[in-house]
Amino acid sequence: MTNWGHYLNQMRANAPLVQNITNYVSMNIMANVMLAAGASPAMVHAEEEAAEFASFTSALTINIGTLSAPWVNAMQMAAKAANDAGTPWVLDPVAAGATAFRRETAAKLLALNPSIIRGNASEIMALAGAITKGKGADSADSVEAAQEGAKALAKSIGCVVAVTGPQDFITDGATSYGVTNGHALMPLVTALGCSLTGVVAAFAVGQPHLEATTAALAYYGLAGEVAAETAQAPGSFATALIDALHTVTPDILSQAAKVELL
Ligand SMILES: Nc1ncnc2c1ncn2[C@@H]1O[C@H](COP(=O)(O)OP(=O)(O)O)[C@@H](O)[C@H]1O
Ligand SMILES: Cc1ncsc1CCOP(=O)(O)O
Ligand SMILES: [Mg+2]
Repeated sequence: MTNWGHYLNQMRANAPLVQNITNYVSMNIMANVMLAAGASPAMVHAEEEAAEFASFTSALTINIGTLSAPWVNAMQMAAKAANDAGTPWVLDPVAAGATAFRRETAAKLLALNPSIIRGNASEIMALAGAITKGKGADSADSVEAAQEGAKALAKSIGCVVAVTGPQDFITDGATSYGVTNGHALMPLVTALGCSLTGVVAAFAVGQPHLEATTAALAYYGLAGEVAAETAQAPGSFATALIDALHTVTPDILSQAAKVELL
């Protein structure tokens, strides 16, 4: 049995600095989620400094949720700097299939070899070449429908792909895991997917990316389950989730992770 709590323990021991080029909607909750988990987030997106920061951060996330041309430039420069430094970077392809601008930007970022891609089913299907617009930032497709595309995408880029939803699917194209931790209130709070992407990046520092991503998703879903014990509606659930991310221990994660090797 895999000791999934080990990856939470490692992340907290490192408390890694993670640079996030992320959308305006997510900035505050993502930073709070990452601090509660045990990482050190910094939202740094300006063209003038994004690449410089990426040269010394421990991990980088790039999220296309609220795009504009200068941001796309900063994203590409930061991804290149992370690659030059051997630093893992995680792509969050928010609404990747929705518009030509998003499809073109996603293609530019895929060409820069993300270490990990974390998105909902419609987003991963769009990156894999399917014609799906999703429903804005939300998914219009099932996780099952995205699995073959996720595997093909992981193989073609040489990265780990995580598809999230009612159950999660994580693959490097050869080995795949399923995670069933989670709660139905999670998609009712905005930017919880974006925030998860930051947690994935923090877990990936110095760890094998497939297992670290799987552990991060189990941890996050488990925190959702714990939060739902005290909060039954979206507003209080957001607060309870941040609390649960702080209180879940590596031992609790090892005991309660619902992970299956597929
Ligand atoms: N219906 C659901 N039941 C349980 N967990 C869910 C559900 N929908 C999403 N999640 C969880 O919410 C988190 C964010 O995933 P998701 O909603 O797919 O991302 P996004 O916000 O980017 O679309 C993940 O941990 C996922 O497992
Ligand atoms: C609603 C919205 N619109 C543009 S970005 C964004 C946040 C999306 O966050 P998430 O994908 O985590 O739900
Ligand atoms: Mg999202």
